Amino acid sequence: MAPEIPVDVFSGSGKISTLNTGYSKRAYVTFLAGNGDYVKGVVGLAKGLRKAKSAYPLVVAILPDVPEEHREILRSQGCIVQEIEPIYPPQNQIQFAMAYYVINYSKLRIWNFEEYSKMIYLDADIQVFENIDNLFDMADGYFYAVMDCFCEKTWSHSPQFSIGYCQQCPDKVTWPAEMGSPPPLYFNAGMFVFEPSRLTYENLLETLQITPPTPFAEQDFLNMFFQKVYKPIPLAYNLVLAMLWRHPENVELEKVKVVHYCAAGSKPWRYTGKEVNMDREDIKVLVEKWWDIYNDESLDFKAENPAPEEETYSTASIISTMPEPAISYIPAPSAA
Ligand SMILES: O=c1ccn([C@@H]2O[C@H](COP(=O)(O)OP(=O)(O)O)[C@@H](O)[C@H]2O)c(=O)[nH]1
Ligand SMILES: OC[C@H]1O[C@H](O[C@@H]2[C@@H](O)[C@H](O)[C@@H](O)[C@H](O)[C@@H]2O)[C@H](O)[C@@H](O)[C@H]1O
Ligand SMILES: [Mn+2]
Repeated sequence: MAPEIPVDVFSGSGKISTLNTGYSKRAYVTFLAGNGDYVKGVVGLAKGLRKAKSAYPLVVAILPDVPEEHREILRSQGCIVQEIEPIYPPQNQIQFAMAYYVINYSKLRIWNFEEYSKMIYLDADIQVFENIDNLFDMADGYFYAVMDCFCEKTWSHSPQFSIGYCQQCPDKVTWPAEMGSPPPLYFNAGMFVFEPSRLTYENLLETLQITPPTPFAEQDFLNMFFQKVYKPIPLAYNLVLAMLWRHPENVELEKVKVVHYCAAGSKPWRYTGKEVNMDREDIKVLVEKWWDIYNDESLDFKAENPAPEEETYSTASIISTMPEPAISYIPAPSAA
């Protein structure tokens, strides 16, 4: 009796598709807005994840203003391009730490990517130099991210900055009792592990509409929203570059897996070395490491390498090469 081959394992491409093991779907996700050069950041990230042999795809949540040419570049690098609608904060007079932060509220759309059970969000100015797939296995029900630093000028609006307090060194300047309790642990929103959920998504959007915007825009908002379920993860998973000169005692550069090029002047694709701290040797090395990946053509996406002839299956061909069975091959009746 000829071996019955469940015909449904053959995908349209004629290849045997990976059996859906039924594990819940996971993916990395980043955010892209505008027609500028952040698309280079996304290409670099896609290639970095490939080099780190990540088992999961990269979804790119794009605003409608991302041009078709950029969308094509991302698809050609194996990204899953998903257009989202912008989200704006309620009417406000706030002075965002950076004027363009207003577009970052649109990141909140990723909670609506319900086809995924767990995702890791990464800014486009982040590079993954070592595999971090293990983060997907952390317990559900929490929001995981790396603690931020309050020492850069971008924080000059904050009480922390005014008294020289930073959660990275809470004993250096203790929080004065007259200012109430110290601020809760605060994460950098350039990288986080989260679970998409319609309920959370709707809750986020409803809450946003009644929350006065603040200088760090969606980062502040996410810190407020997930305060009770936030769990800090090691700095190795999101090195905010300012840590190198603000808290070098907290950084073990050789253990860093993920680098976040968020310091002023550190975006690799715009790097000139002229801004403050940008002439540091460690910054130059990290920018060069980003370019090594970006320029490495061996890391470009290739549609599944065609298997050698004998391994390329199609329903018709496999039957034609099978020895004449004692009885004729009758495909199993469809279960449908
Ligand atoms: O013109 C822009 C500005 C920002 N971003 C996206 O928004 C994220 C947050 O902005 P940015 O990383 O510049 O903020 P930072 O981490 O430097 O404060 C970026 O990483 C991109 O994913 C974008 O796509 N286009
Ligand atoms: O929209 C607000 C942004 O706020 C954060 O960036 C800041 C923050 O990390 C500060 O602490 C640093 O001082 C600063 O350099 C850096 O740009 C996130 O990285 C980014 O994804 C986004 O949420
Ligand atoms: Mn960033």
